[in-house]
Amino acid sequence: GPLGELTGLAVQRVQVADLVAAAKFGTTQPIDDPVREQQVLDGVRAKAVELRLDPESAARFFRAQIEANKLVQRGLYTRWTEHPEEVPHRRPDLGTEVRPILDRLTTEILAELKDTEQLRHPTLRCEIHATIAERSAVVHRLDRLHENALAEAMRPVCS
Ligand SMILES: O=C(O)C(=O)C[C@]1(C(=O)O)C=C[C@@H](O)C=C1
Repeated sequence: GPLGELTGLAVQRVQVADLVAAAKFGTTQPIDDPVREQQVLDGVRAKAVELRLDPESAARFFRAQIEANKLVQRGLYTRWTEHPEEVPHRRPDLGTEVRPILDRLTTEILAELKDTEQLRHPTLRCEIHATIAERSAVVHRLDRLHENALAEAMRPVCS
């Protein structure tokens, strides 16, 4: 449906949270990084203006993406603390490896926000398409943690 691509990108973003968690777990780098969040949101507002999207609405959507990302990170920290054998063996580098993936997704998500602008109003039509898109996201075989995070990420889609 019309929100399928946007939802697919939100799925990818909650999946990249696994890499973020793997980069930080067992280091002193905290899950919450307010400076980075501000950078992400400032970048989003600037690119939204270029795309002639409402910057505050775009920032609201990305605040939900960030909250969803942190839900996954916290869930994985709990899982890995209880089951140390599940801790990933390789620690990816946050700055050179993981954040560039998030930055690419930011660009792609903004383009999809623009492409779906006409649909994304607080209407039943939008809610129906959001529900359809979330239900077809099951092909990504998300576990409960990532499914809950996706629901959080998609909450502001029909703004
Ligand atoms: O880049 C990080 O360090 C992340 O944890 C990712 C992310 C995000 O979703 O963009 C989430 C939480 C942090 O507070 C900052 C950014």
